[in-house]
Amino acid sequence: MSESTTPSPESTESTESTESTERPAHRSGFASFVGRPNAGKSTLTNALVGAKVVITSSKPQTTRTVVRGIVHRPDAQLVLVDTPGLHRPRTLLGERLNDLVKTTLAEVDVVAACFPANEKVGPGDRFIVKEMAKVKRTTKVAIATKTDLATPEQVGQHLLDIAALGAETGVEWAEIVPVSATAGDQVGLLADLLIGLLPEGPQLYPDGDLSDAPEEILVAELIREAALEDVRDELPHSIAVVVEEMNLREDRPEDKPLLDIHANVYVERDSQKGIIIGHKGSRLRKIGTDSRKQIEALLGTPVYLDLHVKIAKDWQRDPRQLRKLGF
Ligand SMILES: Nc1nc2c(ncn2[C@@H]2O[C@H](COP(=O)(O)OP(=O)(O)OP(=O)(O)O)[C@@H](O)[C@H]2O)c(=O)[nH]1
Repeated sequence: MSESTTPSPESTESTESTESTERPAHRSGFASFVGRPNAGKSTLTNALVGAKVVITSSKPQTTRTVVRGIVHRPDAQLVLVDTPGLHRPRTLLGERLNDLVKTTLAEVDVVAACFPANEKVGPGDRFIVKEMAKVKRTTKVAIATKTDLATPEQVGQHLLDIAALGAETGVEWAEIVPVSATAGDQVGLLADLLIGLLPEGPQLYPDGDLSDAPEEILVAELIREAALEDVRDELPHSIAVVVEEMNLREDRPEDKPLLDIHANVYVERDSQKGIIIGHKGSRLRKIGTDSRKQIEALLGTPVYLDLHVKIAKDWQRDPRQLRKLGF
């Protein structure tokens, strides 16, 4: 239409100013999910990012590494910092995890607390929200997760309970949002709301980046996930995985690459080693097969996975071992 009108300096200016008010400014920033173990933080991160970047497991507290997922929009970039489950510290590892969580909360733009809709708001949630109240600057959002597991009435009551918990602890919720990450309900809306709370800012990561965690860490997490799926309930907190080496094998034809990965699975005691290895090595083989498939899907390369089980005595309580294992 502007082509048919006679351009004048005034009309050019007015076109520009109309455009700049219509096009929203680019926003960017960091958000972190907190919530008790198993609240659905990792699953929600994956649903928002649209890819499997953070491991999830039906066993609590599997997230030990701060891995970021990145939501890309033409007008925004939302960087999700996944934190370990905030909980009362029992071991040195627990204390380190909690320090990590608190540092993360003070550095991000938005903290979103996850409260599973299929469980009542309880003391664990109160503890977390009280910790959030200490971090003044950061915007706080409440998310009722797993709404597919509750009736509409239960979800309604849950939202009221979350509002009441905010009032009781002095936390002002900028939003209270019900979502189901697995059903995909309200996930897009949540992304919009979180992005709306970010400051104006430039793109922080190149287009298409989903996560900036080193591949070795993602690979170690996938192996840990496979191991957790396969051991008795009392073992999960005693397992750590370190990728020692990851190299493309030499002398392979270009269209048939093979990635050699050597990783150690650390347990705390001899008896646990036996459990992980299983009868005639059967469990370790299954952990290897399961995690190899996941790693191949993640990296897009055939993988040769060499797994060893080692004992790092009481690693959860030993600062030197914790450092060695990457905590
Ligand atoms: N039905 C249903 N299940 C969900 C939903 N979100 C998560 N889950 C399940 O809940 C369990 C825990 O989810 P995670 O995402 O690993 O929870 P988390 O809060 O990251 O757990 P930690 O790493 O222990 O802190 C898994 O079995 C998920 O499949 C949901 O929206 N609906």
